[in-house]
Amino acid sequence: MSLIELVEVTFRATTGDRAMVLQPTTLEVQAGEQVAIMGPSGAGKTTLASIIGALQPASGGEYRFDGEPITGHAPRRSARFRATNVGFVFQSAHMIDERSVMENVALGLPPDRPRSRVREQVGELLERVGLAGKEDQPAATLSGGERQRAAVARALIKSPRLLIADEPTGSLDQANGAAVLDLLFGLPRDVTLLVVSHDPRIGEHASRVVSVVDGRVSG
Ligand SMILES: Nc1ncnc2c1ncn2[C@@H]1O[C@H](COP(=O)(O)OP(=O)(O)OP(=O)(O)O)[C@@H](O)[C@H]1O
Repeated sequence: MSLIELVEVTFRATTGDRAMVLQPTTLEVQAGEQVAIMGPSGAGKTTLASIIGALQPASGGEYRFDGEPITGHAPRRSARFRATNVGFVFQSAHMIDERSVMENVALGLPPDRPRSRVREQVGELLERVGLAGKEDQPAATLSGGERQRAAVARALIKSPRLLIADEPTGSLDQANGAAVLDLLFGLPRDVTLLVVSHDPRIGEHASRVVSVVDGRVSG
């Protein structure tokens, strides 16, 4: 069974002319795939990713995650779905500057998860993202590349089944961007990966490229 299954999913603009932002989209993603979502600016990449991440509901069609229907969930149910299953990384790391790196990473844990091993878990994740020993530093002291790697750790702490990264290298220079891509695409395959980008380097890492052009999804 596919982890992600979209059947004729659409998205209409919620303002103005209610134009079709996402044309009917049928897409399956298997667990463990590492998918790059590529296409020009304004094509609908973020819209597609945000429907898959249940950040916003589709206007039509059906979305199933691991066989469970996601379409039509009330906002609180979508929030629970996200908290349990989906880690997010955005263009900006969204760290709370005055809090420690450890506190920032621990914020990724859903409220109902046990906190007994948090320090140990954060330590392990920081090591994995190349930030070992930085637990107690304020996030403000991290460089741009380090902040984004801490954001990856924060997204991973709940052991999500799906990690969605939307333009994760968009604010980084070449070297730091390459390091973040290596980190994401080097993750164990128990995390299914969707990375939105118009950075052509990303196609070299991904196991599959999905293209979005003018709201039409292919691949
Ligand atoms: N809720 C909405 N209401 C109106 N228009 C919307 C809505 N959501 C997205 N759009 C429009 O749909 C188009 C696609 O947006 P989207 O953010 O998905 O593109 P993108 O491919 O991620 O672009 P970029 O690479 O520039 O981030 C844009 O023109 C955007 O303004």
